[in-house]
Amino acid sequence: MTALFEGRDIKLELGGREILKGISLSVEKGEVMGIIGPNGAGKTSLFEVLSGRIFPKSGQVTFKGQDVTSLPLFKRARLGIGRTYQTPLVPDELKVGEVLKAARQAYLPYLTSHDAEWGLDLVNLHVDFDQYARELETLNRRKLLLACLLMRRPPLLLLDEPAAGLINSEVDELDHLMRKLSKEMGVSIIIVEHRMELLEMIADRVMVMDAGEQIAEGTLASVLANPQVHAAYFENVE
Ligand SMILES: Nc1ncnc2c1ncn2[C@@H]1O[C@H](COP(=O)(O)OP(=O)(O)OP(=O)(O)O)[C@@H](O)[C@H]1O
Repeated sequence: MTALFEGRDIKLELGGREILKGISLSVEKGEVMGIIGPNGAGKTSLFEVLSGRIFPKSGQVTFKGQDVTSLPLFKRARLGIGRTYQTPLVPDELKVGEVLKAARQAYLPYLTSHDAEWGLDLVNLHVDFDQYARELETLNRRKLLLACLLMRRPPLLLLDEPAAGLINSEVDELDHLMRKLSKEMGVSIIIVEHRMELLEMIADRVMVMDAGEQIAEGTLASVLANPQVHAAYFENVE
């Protein structure tokens, strides 16, 4: 079976340093893959390459069998690769309704307000459209940005630390949403996340990175029991 999304032997250099040293990964439809690793392991850099914000020195990225390695972020987004960032930045001067409208009209085909309502219902966000987006709490800002992505029904989501800055009850809500997206709607998810309790609930597989390398892959329990993984975390604790 061909994977929905695949990265093969990705190598990246930044500022003369090898940041990614040959990373390979793939996800099937509806699968959730977690990526963990100590600070500086290269997780975000990998997302930059997978989403098309930066291009690798070598390696290949394919989506639905198409080579997308040289496509920039906006073209990959249009193909259905949605990405979120560690910090949920929303446009400062726009109200919630204006953010949704901008997302609906970001590119053709323009979506209807029903699509936006559908996205908001999915993420369970019910706020005043006349409120400035910057005034929303962290979870609601994340939800708004997710709704903007989800209204386009992307088959793949790349989520960079979606639980950062959330309290436990909010993480539970995120867990519920991720499971609905993957298991009921067949959305594939690659998620970088430090909150193990979230990965434990949602990740089918976890890949561990350390210093630009892939050091383990398997269930969360199996990788956490791996001495090399333990050493990577332990050696990085200050
Ligand atoms: N533009 C850049 N130029 C040079 N080095 C960079 C650049 N961006 C990131 N790096 C380096 O690449 C390495 C990997 O960083 P990256 O942010 O991808 O790690 P990470 O695993 O996401 O870390 P964290 O968990 O702290 O977010 C780090 O050593 C970082 O200093």
